[in-house]
Amino acid sequence: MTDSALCAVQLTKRYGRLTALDALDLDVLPGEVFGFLGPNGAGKSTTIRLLLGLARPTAGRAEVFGVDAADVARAHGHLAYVPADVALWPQLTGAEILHLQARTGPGTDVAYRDELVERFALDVSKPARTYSTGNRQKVALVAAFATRAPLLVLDEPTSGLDPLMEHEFRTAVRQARDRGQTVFLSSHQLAEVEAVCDRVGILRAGRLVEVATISDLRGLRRSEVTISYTGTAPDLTMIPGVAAVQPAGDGQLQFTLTAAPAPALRALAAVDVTALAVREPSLEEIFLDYYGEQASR
Ligand SMILES: Nc1ncnc2c1ncn2[C@@H]1O[C@H](COP(=O)(O)OP(=O)(O)OP(=O)(O)O)[C@@H](O)[C@H]1O
Repeated sequence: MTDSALCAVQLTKRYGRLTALDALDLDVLPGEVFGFLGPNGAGKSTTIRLLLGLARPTAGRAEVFGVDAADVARAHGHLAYVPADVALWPQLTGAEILHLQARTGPGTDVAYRDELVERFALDVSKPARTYSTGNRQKVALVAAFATRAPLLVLDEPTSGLDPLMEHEFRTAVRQARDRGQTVFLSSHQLAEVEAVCDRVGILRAGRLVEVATISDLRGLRRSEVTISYTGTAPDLTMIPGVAAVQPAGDGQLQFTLTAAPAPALRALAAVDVTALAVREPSLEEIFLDYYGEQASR
């Protein structure tokens, strides 16, 4: 257990009759970027609060680099944390807050912090009470990324960032990994997780449905095709890579393409196709469909 950056054993949290987290077993290895993905209310923030010793588990336990999460003073010496709702001292400026956090946290690379302030286009001269949600998030991210803490725990850190800043965020995560830091990133954006993570855990209704590598994830890609035709319907049975063929109204057919399209196109060439639409479902849809089915078996 002490080899893990983060470790949960049968970690459980109940709020009255609601089981927010159900017997989570999880190991995050030192140096990996681990994505923690799940829809709203799945239990991501609850898990993070338990891993950080900020909430008490109903059952099970959690460790940070071998230190019991309940021993907050020691465990937090190993990590920097960006909460989902960043609260800052309202009267202090961004610069003052960053200065204060550098003095109290587990060590800060000041030159890198100043570089991040530039890259995130953060005006640190203003008091925090004037900051938007995104700017508060930026202050917390800059403070966390600039530490040399071996573990960064980021709870939906990009929900208030625009696409340009999202790009900077991804670069900063890669730089953290290159320095050997471990990143635990909670998100409901599969594209973000896909872009920066090595492995992903999927949480659904408090249960860890699966832990997969990003290449496993990419193997689940598929396309949804809808065609319109006149005359005879094309026969798509037994065509390699074609699944879930179903009529979609008058003179329309829908199917799923899970492999190269050539065999399907040859079959379609035999009839009078008047329109063809291809939709790429989001990876999130695919992933949750797939693992949802697995989980209910
Ligand atoms: N203090 C609390 N008291 C009662 N129920 C709670 C409490 N905190 C969380 N819950 C419930 O536990 C479940 C998991 O919530 P949690 O905030 O962990 O989900 P999440 O995956 O982080 O969601 P989101 O993406 O919306 O932040 C939800 O049903 C939530 O309503």
